[in-house]
Amino acid sequence: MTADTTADWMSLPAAQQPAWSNPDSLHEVLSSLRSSPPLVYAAECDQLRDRLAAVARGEAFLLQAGDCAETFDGVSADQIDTKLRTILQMAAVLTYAASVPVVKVGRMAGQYAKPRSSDLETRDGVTLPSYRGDAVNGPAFEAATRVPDPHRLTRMYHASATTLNLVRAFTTGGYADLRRVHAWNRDFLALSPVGRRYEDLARQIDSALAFMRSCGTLPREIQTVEFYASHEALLLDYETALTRVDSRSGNLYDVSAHMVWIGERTRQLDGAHVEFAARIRNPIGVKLGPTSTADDALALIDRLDPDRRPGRLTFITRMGAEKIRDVLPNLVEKVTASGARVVWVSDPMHGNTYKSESGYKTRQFSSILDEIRGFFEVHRHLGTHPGGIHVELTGDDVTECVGGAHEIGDADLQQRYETACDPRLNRSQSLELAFVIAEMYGNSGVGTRAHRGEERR
Ligand SMILES: O=C[C@H](O)[C@H](O)COP(=O)(O)O
Ligand SMILES: C=C(OP(=O)(O)O)C(=O)O
Ligand SMILES: [Mn+2]
Repeated sequence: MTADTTADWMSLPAAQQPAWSNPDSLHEVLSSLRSSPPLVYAAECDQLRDRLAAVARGEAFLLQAGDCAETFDGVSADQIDTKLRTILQMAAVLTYAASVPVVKVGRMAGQYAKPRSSDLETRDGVTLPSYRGDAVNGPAFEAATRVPDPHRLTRMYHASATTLNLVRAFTTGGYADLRRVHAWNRDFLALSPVGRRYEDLARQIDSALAFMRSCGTLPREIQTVEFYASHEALLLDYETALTRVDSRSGNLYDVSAHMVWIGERTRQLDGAHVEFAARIRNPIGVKLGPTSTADDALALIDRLDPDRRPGRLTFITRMGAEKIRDVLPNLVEKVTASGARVVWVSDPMHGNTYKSESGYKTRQFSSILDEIRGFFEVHRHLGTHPGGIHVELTGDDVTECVGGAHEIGDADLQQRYETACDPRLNRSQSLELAFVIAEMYGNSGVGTRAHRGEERR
């Protein structure tokens, strides 16, 4: 940043910031990050904003997915590969079902910091600072590990760069060819207890691909994939160090990711996170929980999208299955009446978390589906566009959320409960979710304008 673009948001109150252990180290780390190369280009952020503008107009669907908390140990070819495959497999099903392009955005390559409900964690009478993501401290319940260490910000930068490098190679190097992705879906269905239920849909996709092949057309979009990176812009020290002036326009961009979002716990209108987001030009997401009011949403629009530019602002609603049908309609109505064109996305995870009898933080697959169903119902009723989903998942066969085709029960959670923070859908549950949503599209009335054959506005 230059002298005329000082990071004045840093003087505002900022929730959920770590108490860094050593100010000198922090200073050193941030100064090195300030001179490190960008992880993304401003022009790529603009391209994503254009793609999201299509979502806002009802002409595309957003799939935003990945870990609750990425970990430094998780930066391995295998884990990144299976997660990406899972997301692309979901996207293939959703593209066919929704009959519109699916914009693919990972909670990946930077999702290393977590807001917490409590600053402290107590186990067996011992109290330590809570784990706040690998960018801040370590998950092990040991006093030394839980001390916030600024050197972790450097590791976050390198872990993000390594992940993004692999993502770019995977998605543009021919490996993510749609025909191959569909073959993976075929393999999944062959092994899934609910595979038969989706046989028809898979056959229809087979036919569509065969038709394109026999026409001799092979669009570039079949062979390579546009994939974007996103994370919660939580640690303002890190995000600010990676905020740069774009030489083309003179505008500020956070070059740590294409898109960043503000969480439910940090979206205070007079806080530093909102001011920071207002100043950068990246596409911005904001989580809206069950206590959000229409006035909150309208005030956020005024601050973050004063020019009412489609694609700039995405509202990620996370109300909980029991509340979505009551809370969402008023928000959507008032926002629509204001003339703003935001992207509406459903996060069906964060409003449906509970502690199971066995003591694990978990989510019911059925509640996740129910929140998505409620989201679609509300938008169908209001004639607005259910723009996408935002989910926490992994490509591994973990046991963290209960339910799904393999009927994971409370007693199974201990088998492979590996998340660093929130319970994620495993590979099978993620793919099943995509097929269930596809089924919702098959049912009358649900979906995009293109899907319903309506004129575009
Ligand atoms: O995604 C993150 C969690 O929902 C958030 O960090 C809060 O989790 P906690 O209630 O366990 O602190
Ligand atoms: C912390 C998260 O969500 P929220 O801000 O909606 O609670 C998250 O997305 O991991
Ligand atoms: Mn989470």
